[in-house]
Amino acid sequence: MRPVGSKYLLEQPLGRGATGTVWRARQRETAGAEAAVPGQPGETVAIKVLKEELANDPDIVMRFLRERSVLLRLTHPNIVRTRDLVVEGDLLALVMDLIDGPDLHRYLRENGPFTPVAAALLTAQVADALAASHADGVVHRDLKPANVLLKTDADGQMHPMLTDFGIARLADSPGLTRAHEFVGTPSYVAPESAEGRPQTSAVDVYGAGILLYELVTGRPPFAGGTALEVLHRHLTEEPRRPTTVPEPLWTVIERCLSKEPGERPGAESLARALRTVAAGVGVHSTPAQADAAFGVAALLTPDPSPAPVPPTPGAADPTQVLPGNAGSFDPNAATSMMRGTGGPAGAADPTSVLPHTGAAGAAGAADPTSVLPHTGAGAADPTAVMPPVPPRPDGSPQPGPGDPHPWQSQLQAARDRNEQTQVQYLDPSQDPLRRRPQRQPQQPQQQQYAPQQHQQQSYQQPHQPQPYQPQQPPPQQPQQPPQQRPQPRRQRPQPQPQQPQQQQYAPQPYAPPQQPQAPQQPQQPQRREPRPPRQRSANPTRIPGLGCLKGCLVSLLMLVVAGWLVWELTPLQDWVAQGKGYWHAIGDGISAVSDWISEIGASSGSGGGGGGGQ
Ligand SMILES: Nc1ncnc2c1ncn2[C@@H]1O[C@H](COP(=O)(O)OP(=O)(O)OP(=O)(O)O)[C@@H](O)[C@H]1O
Repeated sequence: MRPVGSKYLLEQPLGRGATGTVWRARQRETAGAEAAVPGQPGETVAIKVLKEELANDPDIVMRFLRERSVLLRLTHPNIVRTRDLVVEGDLLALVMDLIDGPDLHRYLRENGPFTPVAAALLTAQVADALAASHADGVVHRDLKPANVLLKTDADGQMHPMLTDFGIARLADSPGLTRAHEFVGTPSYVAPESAEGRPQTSAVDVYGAGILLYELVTGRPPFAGGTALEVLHRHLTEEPRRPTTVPEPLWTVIERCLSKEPGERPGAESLARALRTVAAGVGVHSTPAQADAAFGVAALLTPDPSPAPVPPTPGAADPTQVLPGNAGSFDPNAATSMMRGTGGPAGAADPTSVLPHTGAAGAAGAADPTSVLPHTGAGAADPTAVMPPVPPRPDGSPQPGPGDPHPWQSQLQAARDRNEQTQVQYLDPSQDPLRRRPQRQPQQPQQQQYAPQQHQQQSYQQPHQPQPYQPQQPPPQQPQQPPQQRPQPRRQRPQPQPQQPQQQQYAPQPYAPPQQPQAPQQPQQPQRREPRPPRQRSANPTRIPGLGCLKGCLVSLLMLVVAGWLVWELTPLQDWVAQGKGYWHAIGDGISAVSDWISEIGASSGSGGGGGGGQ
């Protein structure tokens, strides 16, 4: 157990964030008069021990002491009370009330989303805490589920307790820039913070909107992908209403997430609106309550005098780097933070830190509001989520205020690449998805072409054996290698009018591959190659005269059958039994037939004469 000052004893770590580690601790003796809460010996508290790099920075220590009064006076039923601040040697610690409950991030992960009513009521209490702190001129700037602890009171009710107030104010000290770090949490950063614009208490309302969205859906609206992508979505994307969110609640979320800070409600009106919504969307709501909920937009009034985030002396001006930023630079901007930009930005990201890449230290102070690395020497660049921009080889200056910023250019390049992928024309004869490659009997002449063809042609060759015969090269063949060569990745697709077969396919990029193409493409049959003759036998060995032998056998079989029929169906058997010769039997047969005919004639003549006599 490690002592903190003379009054506290660290017992067990509760968790670790980007700015420090929180410990369960015990009070050894009553704190002095400088503490907001003296406490009693034996009492359990929570102590956040700030990271050594913060504690070693004189700027931060000074700020820590200056903020003491602000931190210690913040008292509200939904704010974790800061009881004491300890500065001792290389140790900087905040002594807080211990909250015996999970934080909201963990709770969400373990229990899933809240119902709309519960989410609205919980966020209303968070908004109460924000309203109180804003009234006191304190902006949290790092509102996220991990900073909301859930305290269960005696009657089993859960209350959200907002913590980490003031940490943002410490973290965005110019001292941090010396540590080559920025602060921010991508999924919860307000657009103005990400852009380095001036910030007010409206950033907390934006954070409350994200939190509310996450409570009802289980995830923040702009999450997934890299930190850069998440930030870009905050700036450009409108959130979509999930089907599970009732319309009045969505009205509130949408207003909180306005890109324009002035259109967001004040924290106080937000709390009121959320309670109205909770009353009106529940199963026991009266018609009047439901009507009030549907009219919630009228309650969402902006804060007439939002608390400004005070500037930090010595910070750089991001407006020098970010085009269109005419306002004054506020170095106290966001507290957010990510570790690097390569990995996906998760909702649970701690208040992490982006490494600086430019010579920010030389500038004296960078923009702590920035979630992005610096791009140039000297000026802090809040837009730089992208890797640093190296000095130009030709020595030309870095982009000026009117130029697109490097990360914008890189985004555009990424878009271009995607665009190219989407519209790239592809000759169906080369499309491996449309035509499966077949094994081809050895065609020595193809080998002459193989080294010259692009890999895609390996799918084409089996289906077009003839064009590769050296004696008869197809007329279009010389044109194909240029179009089949891999295009440079950043190059936009070029129209190729001299290749009619590509144009044919351009209007039908989404045609199902199995659809017959011939009717729409009259030239297609010309390109189709004759199929190899089918082999009826699995044994391809040919026996000379085998066809003739087969004919003989069939004829023989027919003769046998015919003989058998004659034997069975004619009096031949009798004749043979009587020992008659062939001609004799024929003569007998003829005489038998003539007798039979004359008999018939006689009987018909006598019958007719008898009739005439009567
Ligand atoms: N007063 C407290 N009582 C009990 N537990 C606490 C208290 N304050 C913080 N914790 C716990 O300590 C853990 C770390 O807190 P911390 O504020 O350092 O983390 P974080 O908010 O995730 O990170 P950061 O704020 O640096 O981005 C949290 O998971 C939280 O549950």
